[in-house]
Amino acid sequence: MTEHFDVAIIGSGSGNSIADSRFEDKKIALIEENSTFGGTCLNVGCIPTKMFVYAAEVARTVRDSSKYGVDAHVDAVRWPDIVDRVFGRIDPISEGGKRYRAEGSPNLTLFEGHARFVGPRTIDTGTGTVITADQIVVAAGSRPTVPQSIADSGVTYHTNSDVMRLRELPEHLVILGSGYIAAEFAHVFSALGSKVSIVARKDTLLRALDADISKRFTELARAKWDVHLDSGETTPLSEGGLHGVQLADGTKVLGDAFLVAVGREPNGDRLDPAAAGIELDHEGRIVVDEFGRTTAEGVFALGDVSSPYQLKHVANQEARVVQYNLLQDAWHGDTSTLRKNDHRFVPAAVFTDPQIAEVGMTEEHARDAGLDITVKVQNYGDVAYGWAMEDSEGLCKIIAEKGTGKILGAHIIGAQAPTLIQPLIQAMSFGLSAQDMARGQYWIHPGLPEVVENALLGLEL
Ligand SMILES: Cc1cc2nc3c(=O)[nH]c(=O)nc-3n(C[C@H](O)[C@H](O)[C@H](O)COP(=O)(O)OP(=O)(O)OC[C@H]3O[C@@H](n4cnc5c(N)ncnc54)[C@H](O)[C@@H]3O)c2cc1C
Repeated sequence: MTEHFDVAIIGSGSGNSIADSRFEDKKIALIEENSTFGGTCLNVGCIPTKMFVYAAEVARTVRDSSKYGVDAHVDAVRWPDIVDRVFGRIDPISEGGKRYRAEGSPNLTLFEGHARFVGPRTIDTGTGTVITADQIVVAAGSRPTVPQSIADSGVTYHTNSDVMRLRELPEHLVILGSGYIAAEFAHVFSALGSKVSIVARKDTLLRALDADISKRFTELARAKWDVHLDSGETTPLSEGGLHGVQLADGTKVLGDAFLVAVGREPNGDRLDPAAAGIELDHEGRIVVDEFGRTTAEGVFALGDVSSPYQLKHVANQEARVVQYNLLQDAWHGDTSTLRKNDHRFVPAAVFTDPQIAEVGMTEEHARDAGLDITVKVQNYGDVAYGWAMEDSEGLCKIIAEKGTGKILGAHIIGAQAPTLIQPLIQAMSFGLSAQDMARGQYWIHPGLPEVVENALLGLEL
């Protein structure tokens, strides 16, 4: 059977937000292959992880309380109750979203199958129906990378897709990987009571971040977790009911649970994109222009399937751009009527311990770009609220252009980092200089944002 639509959307994550009231007069197809509706962020990504992180923060705060003269004790961690709290909130949202799309959206048909292109603007929905559409949005996201050696090994492993649904808290979790997903799960499981081992191929964790931040984080991680850096080639291993890896030097790192968190790869390759003339780049991402258009006329892409950022706030912003452009004459009209993606100041946060946030250039990137820069590192421990918190770990690093005071990058590790960075994102987005930002407004005293104020004031412009 073949059916024609005005717009077809592949993926119910960020793609699901596109068909709003502006599309009521359009005939829409939404194709989702996963029985769980709503995509990565809602079901196995940002939202559940942060709900676990919050529980972990509570446990950690209680454990740390004696340094403030308060003796408290974590009596028990009821892991099954934590899991139930998280998914008791999330699963109904996912199910409700699916019900709304299946039954409550008269102009939308939900196809529950695996989509793949079989020709220009033609999709086999995997449900027995082939559809054609005037315009198509590919919002098919990404999946956890699992090295073939692990997939083929027979070793029991988890990814972010299932580790949050374990029925019991592992005694010892081995994590392969050193990016933000590894760092967040290390914090969650460790604070809730598991022993955590991390196996990292390189000499620092969170290597993509500014060197001062990744170095500080690696030092702190080594003090509380069993961290194996420079692992060399690892071999998956199961022994005595335990799972993990053997390092190049022969060391066995095994636990009762093994999490693979070595990255995520875009799902474009699973869509037969060539059949529709959609190009992928050398890393497997769908190639898009600034308007979100792919190389195939009528086909847009957004989010993890095309974006190197792999962040939900980027996918959301790109979805808004594509949503707008779908309603213009995006393929033959004047492109000045179209909206563009703006990736100039994309922030990122890692909800580990301590929290981390960044926006803009690292110091290394700024120097490599030949910019004349000034850098200030301000410790939390040197502002009043940092004293209140007994904080000897946190720091805020700001990189600005000498002379103009243009803020080029900001990097924070410490409590509330994702909140503290927000005014810096604003300043950079709206072109405020370091001087304007520091002295053009009040800073509440003695709030933690004084760490940002002092970093700005400390820049030698
Ligand atoms: C553990 C974890 C924590 C994260 N934390 C954060 C965070 O704190 N902040 C942040 O900004 N980002 C975070 N992210 C990243 C964020 O989840 C993603 O960037 C975001 O969900 C991408 O949205 P998307 O719409 O591109 O893809 P998705 O939400 O993945 O949606 C894609 C959908 O397409 C479906 N699909 C794929 N292929 C097909 C096909 N062929 N046919 C039919 N359906 C298909 C998939 O089943 C999926 O439902 C996290 C990710 C993970 C894994």
